[in-house]
Amino acid sequence: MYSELREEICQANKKLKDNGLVRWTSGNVSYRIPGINRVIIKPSGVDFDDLTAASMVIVNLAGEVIEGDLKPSVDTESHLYVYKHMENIHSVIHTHSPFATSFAIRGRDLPSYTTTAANIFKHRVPCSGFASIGGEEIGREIVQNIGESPAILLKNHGVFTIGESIDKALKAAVILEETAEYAFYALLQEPNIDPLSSEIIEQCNDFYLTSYGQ
Ligand SMILES: O=C(CO)[C@@H](O)[C@H](O)COP(=O)(O)O
Repeated sequence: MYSELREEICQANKKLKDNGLVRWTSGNVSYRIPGINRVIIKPSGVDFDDLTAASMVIVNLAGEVIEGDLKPSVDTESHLYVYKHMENIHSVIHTHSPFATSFAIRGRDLPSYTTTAANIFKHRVPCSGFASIGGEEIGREIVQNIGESPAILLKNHGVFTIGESIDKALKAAVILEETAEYAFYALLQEPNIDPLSSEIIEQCNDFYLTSYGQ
């Protein structure tokens, strides 16, 4: 069942690698099917090049495998925690993108220094506390700390993004890495840079939400 959606989630997972956001088998994409409590997620520890629509795993919100021969991602319970606590969210993405993860290691929020960051993340990308892998602890950190940003840095680990659609969660993951790269180089040149003012951030975000794109 859901062969088209399985293909879509499979391709979204491959895009993590195509965009340089993950290496080896790190990271994952999931999607909650609208109207029913079923989530499609990457299988655990499978090379991105070997992922197929058929290898995607479908689970219910209790984490039971409904369809699929492989074990779901180790982060499944945390993805499910997000879906159970954020009704409008239909996609959760995890990456270890390098520049963003370097800020996650530092353990502090990443303020918005560029107009693009303000468009997507508003004031900052928050950083969570440390969370263990394998249960819902990461999910709890996401829900408690993500605020109005679609992305969060997970302390000493990597990145999670969320969205009403896969495209929105993916875009947040790609733009976060771009933002972190530029901030990294700017902070090397000058460690004391003021982030954008609240006024400019609000202007950028309003303009982006009302006028950008088709
Ligand atoms: O960092 C972690 C664990 O949270 C993951 O990104 C794994 O590296 C990928 O796990 P699978 O999704 O393949 O189980």
